[in-house]
Amino acid sequence: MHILKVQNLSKEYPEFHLNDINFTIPEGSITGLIGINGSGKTTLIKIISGLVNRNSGTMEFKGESYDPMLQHTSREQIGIVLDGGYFYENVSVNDMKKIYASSYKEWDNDTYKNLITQFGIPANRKIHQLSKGMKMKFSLVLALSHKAQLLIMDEPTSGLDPLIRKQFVDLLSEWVKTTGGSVMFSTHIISDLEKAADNIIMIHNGELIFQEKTDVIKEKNLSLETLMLNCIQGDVGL
Ligand SMILES: Nc1ncnc2c1ncn2[C@@H]1O[C@H](COP(=O)(O)OP(=O)(O)OP(=O)(O)O)[C@@H](O)[C@H]1O
Repeated sequence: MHILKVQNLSKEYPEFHLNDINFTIPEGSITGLIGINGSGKTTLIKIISGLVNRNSGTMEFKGESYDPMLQHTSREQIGIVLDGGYFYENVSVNDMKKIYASSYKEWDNDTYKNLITQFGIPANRKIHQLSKGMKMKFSLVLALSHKAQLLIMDEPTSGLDPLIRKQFVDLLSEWVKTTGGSVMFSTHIISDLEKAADNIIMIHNGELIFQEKTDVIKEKNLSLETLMLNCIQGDVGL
């Protein structure tokens, strides 16, 4: 079963087209989204999150038609983590949590408290006083505290040190294992995916190049880095 199905999704910017994108995200899995700078990863993630409108295409969430611009209920079940986070910089972690939690019906404060402690995020510190790694972890904690079933993250590990990256990726794997939830995240850090991702989606110039299981890619003795380089040189596909 898949948790998300994306069909014929297109977006036209004056100088960039995301063109007829089709893929599925299986339940209980981690999917990595890769592609060089400007390939369309953030645009795709923003469309699925409802932050950017699409020109055409349909989506299904848990087998039902889903339009992120209209359906708030389904959106509650999708946790979004964007690069940089969308926070008020001058409020404390605790106050930001209150603002965020008030817009979710299924807020789970016990999970929130456990994760804040586990990640060592100082609750009284103001958002602008947090390091980049702390902010990213805080975004993840918020996304995990409203009982999301799908997490969609844009470059969550960029700019994080190797220790925090490992902590972050381990937490995601653990979350998928214990809750049966699903994750899709974009990254340029291929090694994070080789460890954690079950599936890989690669896009280039706004086109989907492939969706494949990580095991199949490994069996073919292909590295994700090579595939990306081949793609830039015009040798697309697996
Ligand atoms: N609001 C916008 N208006 C016009 N063009 C845009 C807008 N947002 C993004 N684009 C263009 O869409 C293309 C894809 O950008 P996008 O941010 O989706 O790529 P990306 O794969 O996430 O890149 P990176 O790896 O550098 O983050 C780029 O050419 C970008 O300039």
